[in-house]
Amino acid sequence: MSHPVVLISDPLPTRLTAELNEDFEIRQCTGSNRAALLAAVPEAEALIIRSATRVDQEVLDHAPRLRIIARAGVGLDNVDVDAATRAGVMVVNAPVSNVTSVAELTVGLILSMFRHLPAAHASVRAGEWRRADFQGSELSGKSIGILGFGRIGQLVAERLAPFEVELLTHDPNVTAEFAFAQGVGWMPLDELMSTVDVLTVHVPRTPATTGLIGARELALAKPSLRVVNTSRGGIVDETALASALAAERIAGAALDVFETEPPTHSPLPHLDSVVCTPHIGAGTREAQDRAASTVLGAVRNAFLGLPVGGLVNPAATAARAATVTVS
Ligand SMILES: NC(=O)C1=CN([C@@H]2O[C@H](COP(=O)(O)OP(=O)(O)OC[C@H]3O[C@@H](n4cnc5c(N)ncnc54)[C@H](O)[C@@H]3O)[C@@H](O)[C@H]2O)C=CC1
Ligand SMILES: O=C(O)CCC(=O)C(=O)O
Repeated sequence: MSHPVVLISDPLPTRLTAELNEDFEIRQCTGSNRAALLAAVPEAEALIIRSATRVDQEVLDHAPRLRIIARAGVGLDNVDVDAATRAGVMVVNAPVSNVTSVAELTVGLILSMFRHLPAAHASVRAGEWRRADFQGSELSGKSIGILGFGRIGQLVAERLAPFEVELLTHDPNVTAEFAFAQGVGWMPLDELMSTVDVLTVHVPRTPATTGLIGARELALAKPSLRVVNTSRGGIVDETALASALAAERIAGAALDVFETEPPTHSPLPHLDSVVCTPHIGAGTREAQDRAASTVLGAVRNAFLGLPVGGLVNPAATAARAATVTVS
């Protein structure tokens, strides 16, 4: 009897995916290569992705056998969940798998900006010893604004608290009382923008959050503002950010994510006041192992008819998933 085909379209630890070999036929493709994805997906009954694979109506139209899309990570902005639900395809993610890693990277990026670590490192490597050129600022005493007080935003707050900073947040779905209980003040967005020295962004990318930080919001900022984005490109408008930085209307930015990845045509990586990383927020062994284990478990359970963890569209299950089994 043939095994269900599981298509893996982004890198996952092979020592973990191998655990499915007995009951499933594992196939790989490169999800960022659209033609390769569309060629491989028709036979797939499960599709495991990370952020580089876009799953939209076209992919679903090519995937008549598909029963589950498993996102080995948090963000679902690359999956058309409504279209999947209409097609009866379950969507799962791994919502806690990498949040610690992202929070740790965020703290690292903030310190990197305040102490010019990438430039100082490059300078020593180049044989220089320019101590006076790398005078930085202390984080102690600064105001930190956390845009989005969900899992990652709260972990960032916990990790920054020992630096003796003032912690503030804006999140329409969080009450001032909830934030206050964690030592964090709540403010409307405009007030936050005009108050903080660091704005760190931790919201999902949706139509409502795309361009949330644009020219108008940046115009409210103090000259000391440094913007950190480890959530998704496009939430901070890149054109507005580049123009505020180039005009020295704000002090700096640290970016793990970009509107287009890689950011080949963006001016931002070339500005001295910008620190960049290539979307590595979840790039730790621990986070990758957790994400893979979570979604592989979900795929196995889906085919065994067991409860599926991380399910984001329960309405899909009635249509197809209940009918499938592994041998
Ligand atoms: N750089 C990387 O490798 C990674 C990036 N991420 C990104 O981080 C994002 C956040 O992750 P989590 O904290 O786990 O999500 P979460 O769902 O726990 O928290 C998101 C928070 O944003 C808030 N929010 C929504 N709209 C808002 C608005 N207009 N203004 C202010 N707050 C708003 C929500 O109320 C929620 O509290 C993910 O959606 C993903 O895009 C996640 C993991 C890895
Ligand atoms: O999945 C990835 O490749 C990066 C992680 C991420 O951005 C997420 O989990 O939202």
